[in-house]
This record gives sequence, C-alpha cells and structure tokens, in this order.
Amino acid sequence: MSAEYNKRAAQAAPHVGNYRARGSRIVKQLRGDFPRAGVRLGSLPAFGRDARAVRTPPRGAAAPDRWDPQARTERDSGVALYTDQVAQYGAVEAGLCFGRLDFEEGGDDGGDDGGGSDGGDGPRYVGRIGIFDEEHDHRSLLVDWRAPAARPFYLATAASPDGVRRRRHIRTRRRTVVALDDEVLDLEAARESVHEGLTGEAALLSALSASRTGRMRDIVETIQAEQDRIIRAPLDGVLVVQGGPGTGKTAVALHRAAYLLYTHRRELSTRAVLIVGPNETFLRYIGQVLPSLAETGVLLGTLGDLFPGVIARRQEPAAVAEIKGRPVMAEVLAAAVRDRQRLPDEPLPITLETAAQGETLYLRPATVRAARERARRSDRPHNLARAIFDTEIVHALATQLAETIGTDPYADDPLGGDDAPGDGFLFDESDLAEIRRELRKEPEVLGTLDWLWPILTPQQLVAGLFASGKRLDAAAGLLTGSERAALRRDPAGGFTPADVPLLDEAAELLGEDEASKAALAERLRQARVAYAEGALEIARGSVSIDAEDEVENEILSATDIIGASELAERHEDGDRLTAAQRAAADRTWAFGHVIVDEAQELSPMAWRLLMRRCPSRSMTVVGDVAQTGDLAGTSSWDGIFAPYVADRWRLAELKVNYRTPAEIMAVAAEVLARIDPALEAPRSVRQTGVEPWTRPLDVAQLPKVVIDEAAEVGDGRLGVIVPAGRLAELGAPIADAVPDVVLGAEPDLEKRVAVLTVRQAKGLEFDAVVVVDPDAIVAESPRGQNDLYVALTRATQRLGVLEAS
Ligand SMILES: Nc1ncnc2c1ncn2[C@@H]1O[C@H](COP(=O)(O)OP(=O)(O)OP(=O)(O)O)[C@@H](O)[C@H]1O
Repeated sequence: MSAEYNKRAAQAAPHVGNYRARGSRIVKQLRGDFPRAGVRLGSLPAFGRDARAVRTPPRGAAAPDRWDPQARTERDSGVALYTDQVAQYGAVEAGLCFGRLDFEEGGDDGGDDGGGSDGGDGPRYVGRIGIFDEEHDHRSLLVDWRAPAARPFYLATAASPDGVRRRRHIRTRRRTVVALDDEVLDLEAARESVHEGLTGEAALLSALSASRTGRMRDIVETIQAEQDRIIRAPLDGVLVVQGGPGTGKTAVALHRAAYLLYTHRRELSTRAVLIVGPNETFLRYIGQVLPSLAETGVLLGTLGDLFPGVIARRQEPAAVAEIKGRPVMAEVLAAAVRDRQRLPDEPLPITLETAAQGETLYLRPATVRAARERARRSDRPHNLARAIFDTEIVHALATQLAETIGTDPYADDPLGGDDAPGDGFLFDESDLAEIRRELRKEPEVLGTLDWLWPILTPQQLVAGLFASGKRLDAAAGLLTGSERAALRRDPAGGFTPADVPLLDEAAELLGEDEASKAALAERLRQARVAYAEGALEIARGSVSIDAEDEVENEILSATDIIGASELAERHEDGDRLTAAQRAAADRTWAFGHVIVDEAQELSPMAWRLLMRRCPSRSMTVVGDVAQTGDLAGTSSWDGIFAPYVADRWRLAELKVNYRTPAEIMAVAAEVLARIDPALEAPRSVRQTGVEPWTRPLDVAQLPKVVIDEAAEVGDGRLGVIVPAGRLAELGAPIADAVPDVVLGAEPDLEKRVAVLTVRQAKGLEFDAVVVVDPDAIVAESPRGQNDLYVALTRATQRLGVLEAS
C-alpha cells in the first residue's frame, strides 16, 4: 500500500515542487526591479481552483530589461502573485496529502465537484490544497479538504459509510510515507467500534497524545464529524459555538475561517475575515494554523488592536476594566461629548484684528445656546456638526458687527446727512457675506469657536475624560462616586484594551473629519511600505530555494536597487494591498465575517465595537460561559446577542474533550460543579492511566518539582500556573533554577517551561501542568472558580496541584 501511495505522492509532489521551482524562478527573473527588505503577505489566491493562474507567466517576464510602465506594473503583479505562491506552497508541503478514500464499486460517481482523484470509482486523495494534472485534462490529483468531495473523509462512518469502503490516514515526513491507518467501513467494524462516533480513531489518538510544541497545530487530518458540521455551517448569521475546555473550539474556529475563505472566496477576499483572540500570546500560539492551511487573508487581532493607530497595552485593575465594559459607558461618552460643547455664563468679548480693527463684539450665552441647539438637532456627529455651529455663530457676529458699524445714524433725521432720510441699515446681503468671510479669519473668532465647540479626536475625548474629575462628574452621573474615582487616571501611559471600545464609541460620536481621513491615508501608506518590505523579503527568501544555482546568484537583485518606500509609492495607483491589510488600517471597515474566540470574556462595550465591524452580522462566536474570568465577561449568550439580532442566532455545542484525559477532567469537573451544578463537563475522548497528584506547597522545593515534572514529559511542554499576585514571588526561584524557562508579559511558549497566570494561560495547552496555590487563584477574583477550572483543564497528559497550607 505504501508503494502505491508513494507512486501517487510522487505524481502529486512534483507538481507542487514544479510550482515552487517555477514561482521561484519567475521571482528571480522579475527580481531585477525589486528592492531588498521584508513584507507581511496579505490575502493569497486559492489553490486548486486558481491553480491555472500559477501556470501562466506574466507578460514581460521574459524581457526584464525593456519594461514600459504597464509591463512593469504587470511584472510587479506577477512578482506579488508568485512570491505569495512560493510561500504558500512551502507552507503546505508538510503533510500535503494526508488521506485517501476508496469507494465501493459504484459507490461514488467520482465527483462532479472536482472530486475523485481518478474519477469514477478510483481512490480519492485528500490534502491541504487541491492539485490538478494539467497534462491530463485537469484531472484531480489531490482534493482540497474543504471541497465537497472531501467530506466523506470526515463524515463517513461504519454505520453510515456513504459509499466509502475504506478511509486511510496517511502520515508523511517530508515526501516519504511513514505510517498508514486504515479504517474499513463495514458492518463488522460498526459492531466492533469502541468509541462510537470517532472518525479516524487511531490517527486522532496519535495526534492527541503527541508532545506539544508551544504552537497550535492544524487538525485538518482528523476533524471530527461534530466539528466538521460547524466548520462547514453557512456563512450567514451569528453562529455561537459553546463547548467546554479542549473541545476544539479554537481549532474549529480557525478551520472554519479557512473553509469560508475557500468557499466564499470572492466575497470574503474583498471584505476580509477578522479573528479576535484574547491576548498576544494566544495569537502567537494559534498563528501558524491558517498559514499551514494555505490561508493568510485573515486579520488576527486582540481587542486592544481594533482601533487603528492606537496600541492599547496599558494594564489596569480588572474592576476598572469591568466599569469601562458596561453598556452605560455609551451614555457616559455621549454626555462627555456634550460636556465639551460649552455654554459661557456671560457674554464673551471678541476683539477683531482685521474685519474692523479694534472693534469688540460680545457673544451672548443665548446666541451660543441657540447655535448649539441647532447643531445638536442636525444629528450629525460632533466634529461634523461644528460647521453648523460655526455658521450660526459667525452669522450672529456678522449681524452684530454690521449693526455696529453699518447703521446710518442719521437715517431717521430729516435734516441729517446726505442719504437721509432712508434705510438705517447700510449693508446688503453681499456685504454681510463678505463680513462673515472676514470674521472666519479672525484669530479671536476662531479661538472662541474652538473653545466653545472643539474639534476632538477620540483619544482626546477619552483621555481627557479620565484625566479630569470635573469632566467625569459632569458626564458620568450614571456611575457612583467611587466608580468615577476608579476611572480617574494620568493621561500619560497610553490606553488599556478596555479603552478601545470606548475610543471606537467616541469615534462614532465625533465623526470622521479631515484629520481622521488624513490619518487613515497615512496608515495605508505605512501598510503599503510594510507590504513592499515583505514582498522583498519573500523575493530574497526565494534565493535559498535554489541556493545551489550559481547562475541565479549572479543576477543583480532588485533589492539592491530600490527601497521599500519607493516600491510602495509605485504601488499606490493600482493599490495592491489586500482587503485584510486595508481593513487593518481602517476603523470603519465592514468585515465579511468576524470570528471571536474566548468570546465569553468580551464586555458589552466590546460587542458594540464588533457589531459595528460586522454590519452583515455574519459571525462565528466561540467560547465557554463556564470559563469566563473577566469581570466584564458574560455568563449568557442570549444577553449578548438579543440587542443585536434578537433570537436570530444559532447555537452549536461541542461536547467531546479532545485535550484533557478523563483522569484530569474528573478533578476539573468538581470545580465545574461549584461554578454551576447544572453545567455538564465535556466527555474526555481518552484516558492516560496517569492520575493527577496533589501535594502541599513548599516554595523552597518548587523548582525541583518543576524540573521533575518537565522531565516526565520529555521534549514536551510544562505550564506552571500561579496566582497573579504570587507570580513574581513564585516565578523568580523557578527562573533561577530551571533551564529553558519563560515568564513575563508575553511569554515565548516554545520554551520548555512557562510560568503563567490563569489569564495568560487561557486558550493554551501543555503536556503537563502544575497548578500552584489553587485557593489563592480562587480568592483573587469574584470569578475565581472559573479561573481554577481553566487552570485545571490546560494539560494533555499530566496534572499536579500544589496546595498552600
Ligand atoms: N479533531 C481533532 N483532531 C486532533 N486534535 C484535535 C481535534 N479537535 C481538537 N483537537 C486538539 O484538542 C486541543 C484543544 O483544542 P482547542 O484549543 O481548539 O480547544 P478549545 O475548545 O478552544 O479549548 P479551551 O476552551 O480550553 O481553550 C488542541 O490541541 C487541538 O489541536
């Protein structure tokens, strides 16, 4: 069988190799005009369906010396396409082909959807991308796992084989087959099945027992039927995926992103997909999954990243973040904006410099009030309503000035001056217009308008509000005095993640003015430079693919000739930024689909922001209300979505725990019962025979315990989860004594041992976990039991608990 597969793999693999080599060659041919530096790649074209695009070299590629501007643009497009594809093929090469389906005779028609590898009843190979044989009528050699033709690989069971006779899991190292797992789907197998409902049991259990690396792996080879249904659910509407720890919510969310991009490529490549995760460490942990599935057209970010131009990394107490997450903050901010629209107590003197030198006008409170009412009634956001306010005030001042200097004192005097008797008012409408124009240039007029109705950035509004007790008192009457006091802070030191929804709310209330449009243009320019740098890095990286090729090395690289910003400028016209890259710079971007992980942690204000980013309400929301640690987080999905979609959201549940063995889950289940006796723990898919241990905590012995536990998992990973308040105290001796250990704000999870708080460990997993001082973890937060539940469910093999006496 292995020989047969190798023959197949040999057929398929050279195609990939050829594409890579060809892409690499073309990149080099084109590189003559490409700079030397580094780009983050954006959205990439589909494989399989778009494979033909790979095969047509761009016009002009063969004549690099005489390119006119159009040819150069085409050449640049070619470079972008091929460099992307070189990177993409490289990313999927490991485990390129992982499955084979053999059908009963007449059991499958070979697929009218790009299905059977041979067509007819021949075996069908399933892999990370689709590959067609261009020399044989584009016959399918490898079916993309997302194609409908691959579905039986995930869904067929012995009880319901769907025409499948045998499912084979193929494991490869580089291009060599190293293992095969066969499942024959017949009634005999159905009777003997131990784990009802598992697909590809041997391959699954082998994946689950493998040592962790500090980076999440894709599960494309062993997706289970309950997960497959969620991954392939329709694009529209809000889909909530509720599941206990280790049920594969994150894995499912990421594979769903890849599936949606494949199936709805046109729609989503123009609108982009946003994935929101809880923190930077988590995003790094999952960062390899989509590239390994050949998808990079997705924007990954934390809540703190969702206000372009602001990096929100400042820390603050959980109780303060909770206040900021309350829905009432929308009203507080609206009041804060109104508070900045000033009303003077007495007439404001305005001395003119040019319109009527030395003349002093008086702006009466009643005039300001009327102008303010008019501007507010326009329902425009604050910055845009300023024009209405200005018009009203300038009109009032112009009339006042005209009345002062343009009234004929002799108009009523029959014996008066030359023009008497007559009209007392000497100015007509065009004179008044001229006066208004003049007044708009008067420094004191401008200063007064700015004072009465200042143009504000969201940053100024939010930072200004929290910096001033007076402003907080004026705007936050709906909060208690102590809550207002908790919000007070020094404006220096930046924003916190909980500020980001407030900044977004403020931006809505203030509106986009010219300054914010200029800021967006600048961010897009920076994104183009970053893109150009990345493209150049890929171009340069492609050299290594054929490093032995000495002739290639003699070609003068464009990276020697042109810089990234110059290249970026060249790209400005036919903007080559992907939707995801443009979306990253644009606060008002409407995403085609939004995926939220650890969604239970988000506050009502954060949901307001996310709903704005997704007006189509096409969302996948994954989480577990039993794991909510954030004080602003939720314990009910209904409460979150009712205001936006009423009851029109769908719930899907995952009930099998793939991570945590039954022995560990039994310990965690006791804590779950304390959170809510009605909650059901997910069913573990395996047992390890290793019982969790509990010992008294002896801080002096802690490093030794850590070293011993790390040794138990060989080259696997150990997580030591400690109370946040004891991180420094307990982390220091471990850091001193244990090799290859990490602790700190954004830990590198590839280290063998990581010392973390529960908040940092959320969503992560380790081969072994030591939970230190569980009582302190519980005592640290009103949601302490939830935190302990999270801590106890991070291990794939071993769990130890050190209890303080
Ligand atoms: N079908 C599968 N095949 C192989 N591994 C799987 C499968 N499903 C889940 N896993 C593995 O189980 C582990 C847990 O998955 P994941 O982190 O997605 O769970 P989760 O529900 O998000 O957990 P938590 O809520 O605790 O963060 C991961 O290592 C994941 O790769």
